[in-house]
Amino acid sequence: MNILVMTAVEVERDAVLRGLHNCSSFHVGIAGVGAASAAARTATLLAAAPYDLVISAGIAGGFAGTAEIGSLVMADEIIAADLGAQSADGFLSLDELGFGSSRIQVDKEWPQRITEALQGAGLSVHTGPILTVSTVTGSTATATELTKRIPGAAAEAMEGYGVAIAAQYGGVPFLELRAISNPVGPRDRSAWRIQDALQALQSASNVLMEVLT
Ligand SMILES: O=C(O)c1cccc(C(=O)CC[C@H]2O[C@@H](n3cnc4c(=O)[nH]cnc43)[C@H](O)[C@@H]2O)c1
Repeated sequence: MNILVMTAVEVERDAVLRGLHNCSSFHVGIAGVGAASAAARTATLLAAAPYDLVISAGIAGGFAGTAEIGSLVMADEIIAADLGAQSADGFLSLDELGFGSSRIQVDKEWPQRITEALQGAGLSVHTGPILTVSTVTGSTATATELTKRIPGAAAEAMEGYGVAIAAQYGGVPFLELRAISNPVGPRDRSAWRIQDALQALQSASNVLMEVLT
């Protein structure tokens, strides 16, 4: 099995590579920050070599009470949460505008198997929707608006929807797995626990290697 893992930045890629122990079944690519760069770079790599599975992986913000710092979130749905239009009656998604869908369902089989293996390895993992945003949420009001609009939202990051769109167009199954570095809410950069999240990402990558090879 050939697996493409896309991380936004180098520190995430290095954490994934440490967990994978140079396993030759995996290629780890840099997506860049944001869905547009992630889609373009994922599509480029998919055009250059055949892959059986694409994984968007990295750190993320976790929604309070659902995904705590240092825990993992496996997406059952990837949602472009700010792709749409504002209106007097609130946010309108692509679906409501009639321009396709902001939501991409993830195939059930792999997430379930990987989640069970992560739990078996003693890691804390939650399954739920992972939001893709263009702007990191920085207030309680926006966090509350997102959880009202998207019940069950577990985490937010900036690349998953782009990676998933590229994989979908390429006909390749995809997953999103995130390690939580900070709470979604009022901006407090000093509260980000990036090292804890990178350690969780490394441990999770080791489990990915065991499950997928
Ligand atoms: O501190 C900042 O001003 C800032 C602005 C934009 C991005 C960052 C990052 O460090 C994000 C890098 C990377 O991490 C993911 N991430 C992590 N936490 C969150 C979050 O709460 N909301 C959205 N994305 C998050 C994201 O996928 C980025 O690629 C810092």
